[in-house]
Amino acid sequence: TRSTRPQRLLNAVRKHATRGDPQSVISAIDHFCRHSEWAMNIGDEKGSILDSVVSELNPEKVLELGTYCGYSTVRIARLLPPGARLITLEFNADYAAIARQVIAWAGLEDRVQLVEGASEDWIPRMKEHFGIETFDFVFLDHWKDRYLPDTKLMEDCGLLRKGTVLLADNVICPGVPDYLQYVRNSLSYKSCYFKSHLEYTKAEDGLEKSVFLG
Ligand SMILES: O=C(NCCCCc1cc2ccncc2s1)c1cc(-c2ccc(F)cc2)cc(O)c1O
Ligand SMILES: [Mg+2]
Repeated sequence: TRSTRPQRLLNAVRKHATRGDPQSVISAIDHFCRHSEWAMNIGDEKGSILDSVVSELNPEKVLELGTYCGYSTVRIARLLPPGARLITLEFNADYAAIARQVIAWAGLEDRVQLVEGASEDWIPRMKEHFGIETFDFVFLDHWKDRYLPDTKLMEDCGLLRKGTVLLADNVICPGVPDYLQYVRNSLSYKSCYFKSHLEYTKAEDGLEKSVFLG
């Protein structure tokens, strides 16, 4: 049977990246997506914005919604101190299988926990199942119509604290209008927009950074 795009992306990582070197994994995926096949990773331009937000925050407890092939997982985990934890949720079992291998190739499996399943099922179980009190940083990059309901669910489950930072991908393309309206008008958030481009293209996209005020 024909290989899938995630499998071809993993092959490119194995061929061009050095085991245990996260930066080489990031570069190999960006090269593959620019020169071989577009894929929905956050990419290098928006990825640099993600890096600066994570580096400034130095989070201990991180939640990523939407793993895909693990590109942003590697970008975030490589900046975390060894004691920090990143829980990443992926709905698609095939993507999850590839992501596990990409994360392992980068040598970051010790600080990443990849969980297969739907955000709406797992968010209510974070506390009892993972012993998580609250998250310091949440990266939203999953179904665009789940950003808002899952943000409200995280609030209701007490997973956000004063100062928790939410960073949302694709707020322009594909777009998350209901989520944007909420975080920009709610008195519980301080929100700002980082203008950028859709990964590997000239189309406009951007990231919305929203600080929960409690
Ligand atoms: O759909 C996107 N990303 C979500 C994939 C959904 C995977 C899920 C993970 C998960 C975990 C837990 N619960 C439920 C879910 S559902 C996405 C799409 C584009 C795009 C942009 C222009 C295009 F022309 C075509 C695609 C760009 C992007 O950066 C994206 O992130
Ligand atoms: Mg995205």
